[in-house]
Amino acid sequence: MKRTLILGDTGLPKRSNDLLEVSNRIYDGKKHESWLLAFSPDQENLPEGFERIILVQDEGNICEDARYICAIIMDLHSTYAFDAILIPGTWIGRMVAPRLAKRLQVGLVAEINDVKTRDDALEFVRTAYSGNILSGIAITSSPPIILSIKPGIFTWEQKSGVNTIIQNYTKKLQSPSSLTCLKRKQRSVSYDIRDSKVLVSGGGGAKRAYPLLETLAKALGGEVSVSRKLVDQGIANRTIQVGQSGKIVNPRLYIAIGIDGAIQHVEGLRNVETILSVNTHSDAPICSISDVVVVGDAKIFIEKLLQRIALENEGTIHDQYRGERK
Ligand SMILES: Cc1cc2nc3c(=O)[nH]c(=O)nc-3n(C[C@H](O)[C@H](O)[C@H](O)COP(=O)(O)OP(=O)(O)OC[C@H]3O[C@@H](n4cnc5c(N)ncnc54)[C@H](O)[C@@H]3O)c2cc1C
Repeated sequence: MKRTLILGDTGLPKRSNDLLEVSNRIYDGKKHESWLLAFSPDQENLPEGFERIILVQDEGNICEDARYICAIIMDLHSTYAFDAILIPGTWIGRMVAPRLAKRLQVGLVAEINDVKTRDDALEFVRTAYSGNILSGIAITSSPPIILSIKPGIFTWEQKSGVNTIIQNYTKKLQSPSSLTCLKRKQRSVSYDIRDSKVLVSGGGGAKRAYPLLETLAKALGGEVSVSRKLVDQGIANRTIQVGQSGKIVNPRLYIAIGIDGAIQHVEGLRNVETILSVNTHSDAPICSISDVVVVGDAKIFIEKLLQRIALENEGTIHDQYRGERK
């Protein structure tokens, strides 16, 4: 039986099972097992759908040490010989995947966003040349297949219950890392935009209005995200950047304020139900993919909308979007 190991998403553990969809596509209906390597002492909130979860007690921030994670995966692989190892394309995953491929002397297909079958061979699709083309890559090396997967692309839909075996990983490996964690700093952004149902997103044209984005997001029951422009200018934190080098998001409502709509930004929008864009230029690329376009100034738009929300019966506007996804 084919066996896949999936490295858990430490930032958003409940999204770890999205990678089950990749495993299902690789084995295309053939019988296989998917195992999860999770760094969490919280047994109550473990993701579903895995045949086995290997639980590592995260003492001393192991889940943020790529070398340690690699050493654990290598150890598990020497016992269980996985056919595929799937790594989420998070900041830590991006450090783990190439290290692992090097140690196992196999190829790595990084940041895939699709799995296809062509002439009976598997093909992994990823973007190239700053998102301008899609390239299909076939793996010819012997197993395991190692892939890192762009977060937010695949969604797993539970079909039938799976009985999960929980196994504690108790081995104390000698630390392969020369790094020591001296102090842990609290993240300045407490939410993950991949989980947001309403995003108020600011770009280069919303610089002047940036402080108002949060007020609007709160009024609509959502969170703030940004384009890379505001991150590069040091105005916003990289953790809330949408796009190719940021995060892929799938809110029900995405309000793009002063965002031009470069391909690298739009690549971060998946399954968004409604896009509303506000731009001084009606020919900005974002307008052509928007459901509603407001031509005008970012700050004036936000101020007027906030006034309108204040006048509306509380909740009328955002209840429409806050409900659970269908
Ligand atoms: C390898 C690579 C990876 C990248 N990854 C990302 C990524 O992950 N995410 C990302 O966002 N970008 C990414 N970029 C950058 C991307 O190419 C664009 O440069 C960036 O998205 C532009 O941001 P912007 O649209 O906010 O700003 P701008 O290009 O400056 O556009 C500003 C927009 O606001 C409008 N505007 C101006 N003034 C106002 C106003 N007062 N009111 C309303 N509208 C106004 C303008 O008409 C314009 O449409 C990447 C680039 C490369 C090369």
